[in-house]
Amino acid sequence: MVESKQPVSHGVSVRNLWMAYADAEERGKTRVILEDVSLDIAEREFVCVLGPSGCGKSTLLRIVAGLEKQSLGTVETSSRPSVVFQEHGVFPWLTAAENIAYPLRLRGMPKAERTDRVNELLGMMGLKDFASYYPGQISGGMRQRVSVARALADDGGVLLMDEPFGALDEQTRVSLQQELLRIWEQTSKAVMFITHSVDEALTLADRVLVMSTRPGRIIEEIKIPFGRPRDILALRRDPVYGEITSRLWELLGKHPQGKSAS
Ligand SMILES: Nc1ncnc2c1ncn2[C@@H]1O[C@H](COP(=O)(O)OP(=O)(O)OP(=O)(O)O)[C@@H](O)[C@H]1O
Repeated sequence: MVESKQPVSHGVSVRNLWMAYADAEERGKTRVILEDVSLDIAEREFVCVLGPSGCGKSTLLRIVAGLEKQSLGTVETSSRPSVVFQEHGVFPWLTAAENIAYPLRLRGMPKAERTDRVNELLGMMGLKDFASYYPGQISGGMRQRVSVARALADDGGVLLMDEPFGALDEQTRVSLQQELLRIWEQTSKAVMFITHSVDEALTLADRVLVMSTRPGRIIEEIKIPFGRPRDILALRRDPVYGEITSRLWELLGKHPQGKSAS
């Protein structure tokens, strides 16, 4: 085993990462989930990891987050990453404002400063009127807003997101993507965003890393040439958008066992 967490001056650096689990069907055997994965994410860079279901995207994210230990390889991050999951990412016993304040309290930020920062984030995420609501009293889209706001409140330079908008309806998803980009553009965070949606990857990313089915490997890296801020409608009319979409589908199509990307 190689030591997992070491600081890099910025962003994320993964080198020759392998992950194997004990095989549930054959005792004594292991199953390789991630095979020799290497990637870098620079400060201010937004990288989407795109791949079919079960290819190991979440496993990769959990390892980078320090929530799981890899079998082999190294992971370095410039700071302790903040993580947004698809669901269950907020504390149900805390209000929206208290959830967002949580990382600030952990950091020991004084109360007055904390209140200002929380109010600012509530405003940015359109949650001002819901500050004192508990997660059970607000919609799924609003809960994800709280989860994203909490991750953004964390001052660290690395943000990891595991299909954070996957469970939302299309309209809410598109609006949260736009809000995330707007806020992220004002920070210098390195973002690793897991998705199985081609459109989502093209809307958000500076670079897309495409993974194969199990064992998950990075089979292609595609730079997304669109500037920022991005206008979703203009983007979809751009012939280059169509070309990259076809290329990504082609890559995903080589792996028919995966669930279809959208
Ligand atoms: N703790 C574990 N023990 C054994 N196998 C595991 C464990 N965690 C994940 N796996 C297996 O690793 C593989 C990859 O799972 P993972 O959740 O990383 O895929 P994914 O690409 O994120 O899938 P999805 O897009 O469906 O969320 C799956 O076959 C899963 O069953």
